[in-house]
Amino acid sequence: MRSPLRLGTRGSALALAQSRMVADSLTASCGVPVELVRIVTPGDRSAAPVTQLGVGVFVSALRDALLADEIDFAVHSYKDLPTGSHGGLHIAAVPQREDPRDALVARDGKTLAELPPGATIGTGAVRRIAQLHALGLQLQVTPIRGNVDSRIARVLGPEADLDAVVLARAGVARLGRTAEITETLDPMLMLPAPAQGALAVECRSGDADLVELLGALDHAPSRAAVTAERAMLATLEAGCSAPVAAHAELAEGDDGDEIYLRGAVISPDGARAVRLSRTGTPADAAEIGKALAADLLEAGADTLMGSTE
Ligand SMILES: NCc1[nH]cc(CCC(=O)O)c1CC(=O)O
Repeated sequence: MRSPLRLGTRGSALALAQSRMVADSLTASCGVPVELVRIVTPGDRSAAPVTQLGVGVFVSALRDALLADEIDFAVHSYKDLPTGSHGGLHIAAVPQREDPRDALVARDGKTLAELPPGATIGTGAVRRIAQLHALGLQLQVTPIRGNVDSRIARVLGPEADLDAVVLARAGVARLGRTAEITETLDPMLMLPAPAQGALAVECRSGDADLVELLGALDHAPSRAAVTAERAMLATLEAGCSAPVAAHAELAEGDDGDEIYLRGAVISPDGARAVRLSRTGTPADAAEIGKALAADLLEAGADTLMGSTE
């Protein structure tokens, strides 16, 4: 039996929960012992807003540790990964995805429709802010940041200062707090971020034994869905900087599995949006994503950035 595999993880409650889940399923399926190695990232040390630190701050410290052979593998929230591939590293598994939808945590058990005009609603992502504005509910949308627990505390904690927050259902679920969700938002109202709810299990591409071992955790339908959503995002990034949302569903068709990909680009003020969809086979997931991005650009997605009030 090989010595314990070193799984690098951030110290946040969500990162630890995700890393432990993957470690446990690896031990259960392959009998391999795994030890968690805590990696402190510049993002954890800094008080600056994530937007000022740039994309992927939480990811790069883990990747540096992988390339320096300080750890053997890492578990990322897939939606936090930059779209470009990373030299020397390989995503060996996409485990079965959690519910990708966004969730509302509101005071007094309220749903979105039950919040009164003027109610304060907090969320971090420009994608969610834009879609909340697009609903025209006359809510006061407040940008917030921080980890999942501190965002829920803004509504339910002793010093609560907001009526509601919107966050990824998957993060709340992994922290065992689904009971506090007052509504899971329909993707027709709030289309999720590409790859939301999915994990990426990453190791060095040269570590062939480990690539194979970790491959046991891969869930093909989840990988296909994420591949379609991320291909759409990657293609759009070249042509458009407005908020992007995507959601792929797999269904059994007459001729085998079918993928149904929905995509949206929304102006930051929510005043304008382009929403389109495409279908195809899971084997063509990347092509479906690229084609949908081209459709969205064709329909004017690249012009949506300028329309703030
Ligand atoms: N941006 C932070 C982040 N990265 C992954 C998740 C949740 C878990 C997931 O989407 O897999 C969250 C929190 C949130 O968006 O509410």
